[in-house]
Amino acid sequence: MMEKKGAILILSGPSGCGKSTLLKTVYDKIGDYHFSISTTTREPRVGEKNGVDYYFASRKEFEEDIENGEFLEWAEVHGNYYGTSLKPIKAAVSQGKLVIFDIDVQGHNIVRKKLDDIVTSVFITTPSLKDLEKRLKNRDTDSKEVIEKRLINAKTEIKSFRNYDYFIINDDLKKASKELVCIARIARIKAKLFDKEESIKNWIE
Ligand SMILES: Nc1ncnc2c1ncn2[C@@H]1O[C@H](COP(=O)(O)OP(=O)(O)OP(=O)(O)O)[C@@H](O)[C@H]1O
Ligand SMILES: Nc1nc2c(ncn2[C@@H]2O[C@H](COP(=O)(O)O)[C@@H](O)[C@H]2O)c(=O)[nH]1
Repeated sequence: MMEKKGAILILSGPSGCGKSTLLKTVYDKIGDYHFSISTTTREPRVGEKNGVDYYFASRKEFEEDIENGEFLEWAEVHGNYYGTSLKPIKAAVSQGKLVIFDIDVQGHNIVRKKLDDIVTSVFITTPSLKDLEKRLKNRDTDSKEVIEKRLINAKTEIKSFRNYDYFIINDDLKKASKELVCIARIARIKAKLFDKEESIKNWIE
C-alpha cells in the first residue's frame, strides 16, 4: 500500500484539550516532520485559512472524495466530516518523515488498523470536564450549542484512552509539552527501524 520508511504520530483527545496548542510548542524540538492537513466540511473559524488549518470542502465534495477512495481515513465528528487524504501521507511516509496527525478516536482506530507497525499514538486530555468546558468557552471560537455537543462527545471519547500508546494530562503546558517531545522522538525511532532492518539483512538471508 505504501513504502513504509517513515513513522506516524497520532494525537487525539477531546476538542479543546489543547492538541494544537501543544503541537505548536514542540515543532522546533522534534526535527523534520510533516503535519497532516485534514479536509473538513466544518465552516472555517475566524482567522482559519484554507490549505493551512484545513482544506475546507462542501459535503458533496467530501462525499465524492470518499467515493473516489481519496482518504486514508475519514469520520463524522461533532456533526461534520473530517478526513485525511492518502496521497500526501504516502509521499511523506515514503520520504522517511515523521508524519503528525491530529485526528479523533475513530480516525485513530482506522489508521492504527491499516498502518500499525509505524504508528505511535497519544491521547491528550484536561484534568477534568470542567477544565475542558472552561477552555472551550475561553477559546471563544464555537457557539454555545457546538460547545455543549463537544462536551457530551468528550465523555464518550475519553473512554478510548486505553487504546493509545501514551496518555498526557495537559494541565501544565510546559510539562505536557516536554512529555510530547519525548513521545515524538520515540515515535521517530520506528522510522529508523526500517533502516536497521536493512543493515541486518545478512542475518535473515
Ligand atoms: N495547558 C493549558 N492550560 C490552559 N489553557 C490551555 C492549555 N493548553 C491549551 N489551552 C487553551 O485551551 C484552548 C483549546 O486549545 P486548542 O485549540 O489547542 O485545543 P484542541 O485540542 O486543538 O481543540 P480542537 O480539537 O477543537 O481542535 C485554547 O484557548 C488554548 O489556548
Ligand atoms: N477522524 C478525523 N478527525 C479529525 C480530522 N481532523 C481533525 N479531526 C478531529 O476533529 C475534531 C474537531 O476539530 P475542530 O478543528 O473542528 O475543533 C478534533 O478533535 C480533531 O482531532 C481528520 O482528518 N480525521
